[in-house]
Amino acid sequence: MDFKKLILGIDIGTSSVKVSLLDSCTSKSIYAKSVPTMAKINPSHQKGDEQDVVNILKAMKQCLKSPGKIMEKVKAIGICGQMHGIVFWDEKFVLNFWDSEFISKTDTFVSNLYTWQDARTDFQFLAKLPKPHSHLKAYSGYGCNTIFWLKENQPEILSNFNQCGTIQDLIVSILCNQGKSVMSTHNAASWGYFNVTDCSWNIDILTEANFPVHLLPSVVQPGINVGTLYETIYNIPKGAVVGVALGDLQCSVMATLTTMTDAVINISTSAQVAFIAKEIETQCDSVEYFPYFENHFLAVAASLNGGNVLDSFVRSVFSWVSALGLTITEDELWNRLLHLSPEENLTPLIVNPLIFGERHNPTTYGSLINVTNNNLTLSELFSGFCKGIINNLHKMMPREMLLKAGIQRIIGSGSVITKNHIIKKEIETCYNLPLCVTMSEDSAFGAALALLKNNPSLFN
Ligand SMILES: Nc1ncnc2c1ncn2[C@@H]1O[C@H](COP(=O)(O)OP(=O)(O)O)[C@@H](O)[C@H]1O
Ligand SMILES: O=C(CO)[C@@H](O)[C@H](O)[C@H](O)[C@H](O)COP(=O)(O)O
Repeated sequence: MDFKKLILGIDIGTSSVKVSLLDSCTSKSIYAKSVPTMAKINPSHQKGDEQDVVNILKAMKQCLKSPGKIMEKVKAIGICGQMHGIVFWDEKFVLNFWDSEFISKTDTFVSNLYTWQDARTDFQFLAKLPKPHSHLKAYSGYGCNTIFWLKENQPEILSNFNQCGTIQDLIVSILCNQGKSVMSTHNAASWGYFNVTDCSWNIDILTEANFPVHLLPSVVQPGINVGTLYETIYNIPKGAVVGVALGDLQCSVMATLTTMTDAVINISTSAQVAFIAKEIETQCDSVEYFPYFENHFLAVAASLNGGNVLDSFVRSVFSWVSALGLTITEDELWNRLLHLSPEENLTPLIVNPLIFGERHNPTTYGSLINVTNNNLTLSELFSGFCKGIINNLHKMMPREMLLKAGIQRIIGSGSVITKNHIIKKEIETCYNLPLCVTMSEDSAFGAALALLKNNPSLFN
């Protein structure tokens, strides 16, 4: 088929990088690829969660390489990724990135990525920080709080680098070869200390607290184009338009939602249930209102316990199997668990899966309830974790809240929903609303679609 103008969408997820190619004439995805980043590294703090930026960039390069010649048709690039996290870099890192000899020296010019799962800013530390002037609270793993912690505990990180942003902001800088970091309101709001109403950082509050405000990126509205591709890479022509990086949450909704009466449940490493709202409401601790597009908000219950919980369970089983001197690959183990026959137990095992705590309740962890002499089986445990993830989401944003907002249907997205029948069934049971699962449309597709919607003239 002869595609005239394509848009490349890139999503820098917590576990994998995904790309999608969107045909601007049909708004359909014509190509998708996902590559695991394998970027998790031993953090410098016991409660930390850090990723190796070079590994993430390598996974992105692998994704960009695979479509081949068709990339010549790419006219624009939309990027999104994991929110809340922060990476520091020196302008030299971006400006010299395309010089192959420079790559081997990158460590000195870029920090690790401190992710949204980083919990070093614990309860006691957060209690010492000033209250943000924003309808959004600032939790552990949020960029500004991580800066507060580093200022007190590892100030050299702040003095070694002169730019910072989310990982997706760094990638925009690299593609455009622009030294200065620019971020969208999606990502700024995810760092804390950002007032969405007047689109500004809480400069006064932060300055008063000796926060290094000079590091904060400038902020623009989602949909703004911040530059063009610096040189032809992987067949994508130099000059392709590059949009400001967006949040993966907003892009997963953009990719899947067709009407205001739909809600989205997205489960990948994390898990969220969200719907589009015209106004902010603040009665419920577990629901937040993040900026969406065109003055709308996303009401979202963002759980820290999604696919990462299943991942931890699989790793535990894997280590028990190895400890017993047996062998199985992780992929095989996943495959077996996802295909175990369901069990009917008179007293079913109930798994509360909060192994990572929750932002609104950071010190409560998981538990097993109703353990009997016949329900401690692999099948009951795995399905208990799967059901527990959905029950927890439902506690954070119950069916009644969706009905009150006029929601009539749930769209399920993210690799963990598409692969897992127990999770699909539990969403239907808990929410008792029609569920429509999308197989391929994900945040990378949403990033490309957002770019198309915001730049119709580019594709006429
Ligand atoms: N081999 C596998 N088979 C099925 N599911 C897997 C496998 N490996 C990881 N997962 C699940 O996929 C999740 C990551 O999904 P992914 O879409 O790559 O995440 P992200 O968008 O956060 O980068 C993991 O947390 C885990 O629950
Ligand atoms: O944490 C929130 C919102 O507060 C999430 O909804 C948001 O999508 C974050 O980017 C995720 O935590 C990371 O996404 P993913 O890698 O799990 O897909």
